[in-house]
Amino acid sequence: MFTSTGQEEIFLPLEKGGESTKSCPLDGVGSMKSSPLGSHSNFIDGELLAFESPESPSIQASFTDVSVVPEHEKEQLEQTVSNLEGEILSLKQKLRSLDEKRRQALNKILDIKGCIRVFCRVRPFVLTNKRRIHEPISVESEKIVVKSGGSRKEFGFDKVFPQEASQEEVFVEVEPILRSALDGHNVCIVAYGQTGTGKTFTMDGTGNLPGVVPRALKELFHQASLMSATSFTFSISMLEVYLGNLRDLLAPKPSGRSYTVSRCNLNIQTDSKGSVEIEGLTEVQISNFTKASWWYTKGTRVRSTSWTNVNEASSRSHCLTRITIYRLGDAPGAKTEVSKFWMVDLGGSERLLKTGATGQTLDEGRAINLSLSALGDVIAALRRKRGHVPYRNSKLTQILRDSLGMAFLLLLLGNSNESLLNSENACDGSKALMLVHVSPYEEDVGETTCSFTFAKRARAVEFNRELQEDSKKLKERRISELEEEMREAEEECQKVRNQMQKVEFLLSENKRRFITNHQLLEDEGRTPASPKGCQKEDSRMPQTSEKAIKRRNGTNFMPRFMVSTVASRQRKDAAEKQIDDRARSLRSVSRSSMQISGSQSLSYSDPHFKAIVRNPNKKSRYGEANSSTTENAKCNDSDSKPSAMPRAKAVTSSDPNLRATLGRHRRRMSNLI
Ligand SMILES: Nc1ncnc2c1ncn2[C@@H]1O[C@H](COP(=O)(O)OP(=O)(O)OP(=O)(O)O)[C@@H](O)[C@H]1O
Repeated sequence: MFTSTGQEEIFLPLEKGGESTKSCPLDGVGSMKSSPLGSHSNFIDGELLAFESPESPSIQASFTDVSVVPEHEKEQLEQTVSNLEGEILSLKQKLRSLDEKRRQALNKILDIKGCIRVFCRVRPFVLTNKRRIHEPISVESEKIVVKSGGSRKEFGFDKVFPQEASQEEVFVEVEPILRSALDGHNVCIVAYGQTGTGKTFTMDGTGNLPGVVPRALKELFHQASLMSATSFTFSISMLEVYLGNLRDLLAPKPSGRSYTVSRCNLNIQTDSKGSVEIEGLTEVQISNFTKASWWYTKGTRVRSTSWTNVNEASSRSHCLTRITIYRLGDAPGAKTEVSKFWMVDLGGSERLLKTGATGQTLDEGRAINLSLSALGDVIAALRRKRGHVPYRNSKLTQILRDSLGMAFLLLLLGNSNESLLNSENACDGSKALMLVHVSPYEEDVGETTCSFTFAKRARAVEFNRELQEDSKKLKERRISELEEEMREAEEECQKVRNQMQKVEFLLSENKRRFITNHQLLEDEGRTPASPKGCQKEDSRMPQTSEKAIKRRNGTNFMPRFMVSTVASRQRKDAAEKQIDDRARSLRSVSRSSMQISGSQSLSYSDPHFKAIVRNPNKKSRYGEANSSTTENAKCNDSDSKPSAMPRAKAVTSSDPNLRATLGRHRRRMSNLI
């Protein structure tokens, strides 16, 4: 697997001309130092110099080391790159499985907690002329008791936020559903409640006290940056349901100069799978939190608000913010998953007499109430498992059909409480969170009771919400187990990400070195294309390098073409053997004619020959060192003057010149023996 992918990756930068190699090829041998990052990495002096700047004078220095790239080092480097790439692949695999483990644990937690969760937030008292004599509601962590006119009613919630609850506390509870959106589920957060109870405050917040939407936007980008195995793209769309029509809050003005509301009426399309799309809705890609909040602020400014008796800036519409999440994992053949994350600030339910609305504001109030009651009807139909769910009665319910509606629907497809605790994917789909807002005032107790009844209906869509004590404990234990699993998986993920960063750094270092060496090998065969200024040097590269290296390294330096090769060593061994044989035969048949063949010219003045003749069995004194000397001599000879005869040619005693030489040898040798 590595070979194919590895090679592609390795050679890709070469095609680019490599900013690094473009300047000048580098030394593969230079002095190697251990990298401070670990044993895998070595730094090459020349390489470091050359990467400083392509124009720097140091390039020439590194350029001179070019011609020496030991083969074993190249292989070692190749092996290191291969190992590191393999390590990255296995780390990625590990990251994917840990992420999957975390996703599953989170999904199970949300399933056990409920695909539709209903929270309640009680707004604080503020200085108004409303009476604060009796507080009609008393708050417990998951329960609210409403006392009014001698009656007492209890309403259960998944979580109750008392008056003093901060924006942060609310967001902490919202966060898991947001992560679920990042994991690929359709998610919907809806703020519901009487007018003036703090829906916009919870969702939008203020400059100092940002609400759910700005916090969610920030968290989305933060979480996405941590999930390195997956790449995310986000886009934002905003619309309002105003007087029963849809308005695109981010639509550009026809002139294209600024973005203001295009008072158009958008159409809703539902495909065969039940997926909802809004025709022509502006979708702006957001690459970071700053851009996201800029667009969000733009949209909210355009939203319709008016003054009423109850709220100075009452929202006269339902505002829907949609974040579309495009998610692409790094698994081979992975496809982009798309999920929708809706954040909805509903218009407040209102008693029209109380708000004192007239004219347009009255119509707006009526429209809001109508669509809220359509939402109530949808929930009621889902609860009663009716075949027909009246989504089409309002634009609001049509839009939320595949988010809010699907969450309800999935629950209705037969998940008993038991299966919620045990199954892997009890509700593998949409999650919905309803934040019900109520007023603490006694005179609002009627609306408060209405809101609670609405919330109860929504909550009752989930089966067996009111659990027995032992089932509750079982559920809590399972949730804490899963939370522990999730925490462990996250910690492991972090460790793997850290490890991967280190390995990726080492890989890039080694790849760079490999590419440099690869370039060097290529340079042996052809002159590389050089940037301006290096062109002249390049064409003369071998000579220049050789001279410079000789200058720098003195006599010990041996250019590559002078280093013995396997073939030359074999020739040398064969020649030595022949010389041995000849010497033996010279001693035994001293005066007979002789025939010398091989690549060595034979001269009695040659110390090698003398030694062999004196001691034919002892050859080690001239062993290795001598071989290179012979090679050197041969090279020098060939460099200085062309050889008188081809080396392979047999020298026989029939050659008159040689006969004379051999005759002299024989005479001298007979004197010696
Ligand atoms: N928890 C809170 N803490 C402090 N101030 C709050 C809180 N909730 C609401 N408020 C304040 O109460 C006022 C009304 O709140 P907001 O506009 O959010 O109500 P709303 O439910 O959105 O009303 P409408 O349905 O009419 O739009 C605002 O001035 C808001 O700042």
